[in-house]
Amino acid sequence: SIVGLQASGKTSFVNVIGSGQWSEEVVPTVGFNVRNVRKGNITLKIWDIAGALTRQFQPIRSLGLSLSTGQPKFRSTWERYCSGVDVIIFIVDSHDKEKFDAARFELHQLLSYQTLAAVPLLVLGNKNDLQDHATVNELIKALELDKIRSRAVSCYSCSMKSQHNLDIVLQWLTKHSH
Ligand SMILES: Nc1nc2c(ncn2[C@@H]2O[C@H](COP(=O)(O)OP(=O)(O)OP(=O)(O)O)[C@@H](O)[C@H]2O)c(=O)[nH]1
Ligand SMILES: [Mg+2]
Repeated sequence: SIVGLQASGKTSFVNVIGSGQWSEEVVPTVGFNVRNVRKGNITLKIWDIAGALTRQFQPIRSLGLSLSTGQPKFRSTWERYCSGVDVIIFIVDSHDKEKFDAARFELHQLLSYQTLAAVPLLVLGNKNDLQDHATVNELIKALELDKIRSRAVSCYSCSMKSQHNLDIVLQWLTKHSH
């Protein structure tokens, strides 16, 4: 599952690794899209979630789920799309530093769900083709990635536009897929 704030580049990521298609004009995702991407002998089933869903909380009751799961009364939409996945990819626009606080809040909120305990996390600092983007070390600090325990965490700086580092991202995904 790929999550992250609006316009961080989630759909661009799926487009680029799926078909090598880079475009400046990507429509903001509504809800989510599922796409199967075949790479070598593995097929990645990717859930591309709308960043705009970040703050839409739905009462568990309205989802027809049990209230006795020990979950908070409200459950984030991201969490629903992340439970049961092999890996969570969190994409952040490394050029949009004003949104780092919001990104950190949403990330740690998501990781606090028991249902997602131990799911490996890949953080991508996207848009490194833009000047003054944050480095990996700056992202680790801004997103407090060093405070994350009990799960594999990796962070790469990349660009969907230039396709920089997408090879190591794919290697990471291949390694963590079942
Ligand atoms: N310069 C630059 N622009 C990028 C890059 N990746 C994505 N963009 C642009 O950022 C904008 C948002 O990209 P999307 O892929 O739609 O972002 P998203 O995270 O899917 O957004 P939502 O679906 O609204 O949550 C688009 O205009 C993209 O062209 C990148 O690596 N570099
Ligand atoms: Mg999108």
